[in-house]
Order: sequence, then C-alpha cells, then structure tokens
Amino acid sequence: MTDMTFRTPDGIEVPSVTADEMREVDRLATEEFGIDLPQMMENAGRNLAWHAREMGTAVTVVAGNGGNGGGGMACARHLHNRDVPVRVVLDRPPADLEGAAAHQYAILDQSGVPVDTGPTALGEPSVLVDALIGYGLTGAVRGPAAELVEAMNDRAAPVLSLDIPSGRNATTGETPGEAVDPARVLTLALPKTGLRSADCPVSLADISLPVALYERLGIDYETPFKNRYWVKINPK
Ligand SMILES: NC(=O)C1=CN([C@@H]2O[C@H](COP(=O)(O)OP(=O)(O)OC[C@H]3O[C@@H](n4cnc5c(N)ncnc54)[C@H](O)[C@@H]3O)[C@@H](O)[C@H]2O)[C@H](O)CC1
Ligand SMILES: [K+]
Repeated sequence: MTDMTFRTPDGIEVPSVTADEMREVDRLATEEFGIDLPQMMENAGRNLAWHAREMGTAVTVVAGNGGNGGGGMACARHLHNRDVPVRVVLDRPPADLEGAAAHQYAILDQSGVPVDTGPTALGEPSVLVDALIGYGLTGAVRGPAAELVEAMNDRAAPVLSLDIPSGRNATTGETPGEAVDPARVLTLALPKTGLRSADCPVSLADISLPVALYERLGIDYETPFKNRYWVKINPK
C-alpha cells in the first residue's frame, strides 16, 4: 500500500486525508468541539495572508462561494488591515454569495476592500491568491469559475492556492477539467491525499484543531506546529 503520509523538515509525520475524511474532521470540529467555521476560517485567512505577503506586494484574491472563498476573503481583510494593496474577484455578483462567503464579503464591503466579478477585474497583481474552489470541487470546473481559472493561469504573477489548486480533486489529485497551476499551496489542518502529486511547494496551516479531535477520529497525529502556525511539508 502507498504510504500516504507527509513529513515536515524536522521529521514529524503528518497523515493525509481524503475530502470525505476532511469533511468529517470539519463536522466534528463544529458539532462536537464547538469550534465554528468562522474561527477556522480566521486562522486560514491569517496564515494565507502571511504567505501572500511573502510572495508579493500587491494581491488579487480570487474567491468562490464556499469555505475556500470565505478563507480567501478573510485573507484579503488581513492584507487590507496591513495596508497591502488588495482586491477581490468573485465568480458571481456579491448578492449571490451565501453562508460564510457572504459573511466575509459583508465585512470587506464595510472595510472598503474593492470587490469585483469576472476575469477582467484581476488587475496587475504581483501575486494571485486562488481561493475559488477547495475540497468541494465536483467534476470539471464550469462557467464563470472556469474563466477565472484560465485567467489566473494566463497571468505572469505567481499563484498561491488555498487548500488545493482549484480544479484539482482533493482526494485523487486528478484534474477533470482545467485547474489552477500554483507556485505554492497552503493546505489546512491536514494535507489532502490529492496533494501528493503536487509539483510545487506545499505548506500546512494550523487552523486551531485540538489533538483530541484527531484522536477521536482514530487519526495518528502529533502536532507539527510546535512554535509556529504553519510548516512546510513533503510527501514521505
Ligand atoms: N478544516 C478545514 O479544512 C476547513 C476548510 N475550510 C475551507 O473550506 C473548503 C471547503 O468548503 P466547501 O464550502 O465545502 O467547498 P469549496 O469552497 O471547496 O467549494 C464550493 C464552491 O465551489 C463551487 N464549485 C464546486 N465544483 C465546481 C465546479 N466543477 N465548477 C464550478 N464551481 C464549482 C461551488 O458551487 C461552491 O461555490 C476547504 O477546501 C477549505 O478551503 C474552511 O474555511 C475552514 C475549515
Ligand atoms: K483553491
């Protein structure tokens, strides 16, 4: 059987999970541990903003309508709060956003962060954050999201993907249609099995999930975070 673990530079082994297993981690976090989605998303957004700042000085965040997009918009808020030029491009009009994505958008709207829709709004950033689709991908990327994937790949700016490159299946690593080709991936909590075939650096971000949560799921876990909030990982 293929070894599905990743390893940090100092040798800590981190198991990878499928999209379904990660959904179960999320469910346990919210329903049994009381860690709600905005709490996890805040940690995701802050870690993502740190990476975006390291990769460039002017940022365009491309965000979708799910948890991935919500994390991207939280990242945009952290950048804006640090005077980093940042804009957000959505795959739909803001009025059509739902749930956590709508919540994050409303804060950006109050804060004066520019938010537009469609590929012509990407501008000329020095880094692109890909927060369009995460482990919620179903089939090939369609419609306006597909145009945004194509537009991101056409730019010279390096792309930082949140969780999994948009268009890539988080479990299998397959790309049923077009997919973002990132310079770096920041994945959340546990690496996704589909990242084993990634051909760019992958980092893992802490979103504050307790060790007891992994224990309850029977996942063999030692925190890789120790004195940091994110860590580089490689397939073992
Ligand atoms: N513990 C964690 O890891 C956390 C992860 N978070 C992030 O949330 C996403 C998963 O969120 P979910 O809402 O389930 O789905 P996505 O955001 O990945 O995608 C939904 C979004 O994408 C659209 N879509 C799906 N397939 C297609 C397609 N083929 N073509 C076009 N559009 C598509 C769909 O319509 C929705 O709009 C996870 O990856 C993390 O990034 C949480 O933020 C924190 C906890
Ligand atoms: K993504």
